[in-house]
Amino acid sequence: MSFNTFGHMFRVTTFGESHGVAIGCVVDGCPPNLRFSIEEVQAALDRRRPGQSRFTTQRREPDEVKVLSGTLPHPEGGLVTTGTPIALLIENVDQRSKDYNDIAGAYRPGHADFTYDIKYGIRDHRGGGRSSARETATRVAAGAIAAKVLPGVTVRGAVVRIGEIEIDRSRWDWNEVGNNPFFCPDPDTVPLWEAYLDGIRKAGSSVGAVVEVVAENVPPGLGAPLYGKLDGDLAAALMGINAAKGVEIGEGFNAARLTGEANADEMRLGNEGKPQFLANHAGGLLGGISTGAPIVARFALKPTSSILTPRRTVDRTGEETEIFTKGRHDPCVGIRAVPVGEAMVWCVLADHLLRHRGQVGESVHWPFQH
Ligand SMILES: C=C(O[C@@H]1CC(C(=O)O)=C[C@@H](OP(=O)(O)O)[C@H]1O)C(=O)O
Repeated sequence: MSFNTFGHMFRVTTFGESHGVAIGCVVDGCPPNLRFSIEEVQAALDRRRPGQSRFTTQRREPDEVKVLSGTLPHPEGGLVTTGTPIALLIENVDQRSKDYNDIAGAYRPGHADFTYDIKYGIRDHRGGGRSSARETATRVAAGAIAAKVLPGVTVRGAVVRIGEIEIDRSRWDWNEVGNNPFFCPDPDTVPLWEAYLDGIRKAGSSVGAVVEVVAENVPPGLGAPLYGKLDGDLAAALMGINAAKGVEIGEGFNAARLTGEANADEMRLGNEGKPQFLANHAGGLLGGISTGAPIVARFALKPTSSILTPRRTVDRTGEETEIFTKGRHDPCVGIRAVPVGEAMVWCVLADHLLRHRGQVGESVHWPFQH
């Protein structure tokens, strides 16, 4: 059995394998009368698309999206949602499955090959099947629709670490993120990553990364404690991205090193008489509920497990052997995970906004009324 749907009110079901005919998703529960354009969905997909620099896979996929259902043409242009399931389809056009013939019967160390085999007794070895990063394109398409549920909200991501090299946060500039092939917010780190990743790439190796996603202008009050906490759902969504191995919110694991004083986000009354936080160690979430401060989430991605260096492994017949992977692989799959992380955050926020609307009475109960 497998599970391919996430969300409660805003639900996304994805399908497809890296080397199958197509990948896609069905977005169900999207409210009616939201306007969007195919170009907007395509623009989101284009940020994740493979083959755009020497630092990502050289597989050539146009990732051209088709909207099959759930919309009507809007009289003033673009599309409008009808409240019925929105099916989005992306064809696979550049599969090279023979690259995987040699590893069909053995397990890439660090890859899901082994667990898919022990769970299902059968696996699509071509490009990793459904455990491939290719599946993440469908999430990006869904995220572009989810964004329409949240007007006024901004969700932006950046790579903050590649392997041993971390950015200098004092130089963080969101405008730089689109100016380099790494989604890097620190211009001075770009040449360091270039040289570092060229070395990794030429060695046929790979390296991990950390991606940070920041959501601003998120309405306070989203999240459904105790088992529908917003941070819990964000963590599950980000951890559900193929290759993700860790998630943290706000200070995250660093909170364990702080004192209560250092971690306290002190409060004052803001301009409109509403409470305002003087810091954001909490990453915009307290008790699993959004505070209105920016939501800050980070997730770590492992190094791509398909590498050219031979590794010791076992095969399906129970023999010990060695394995290396041909094919066109990302030296750092974390780079293209930025739009994917953003999309997952959009989907979770859309889901929680719709869930919050189910609450009777005032949507937020401000403690102070001036
Ligand atoms: C095609 C994409 O990424 C792929 C992710 C991937 C993997 O094993 O994760 C392996 C490579 O593909 P192939 O199976 O053809 O060797 C990447 O190109 C994509 O993200 O669109």
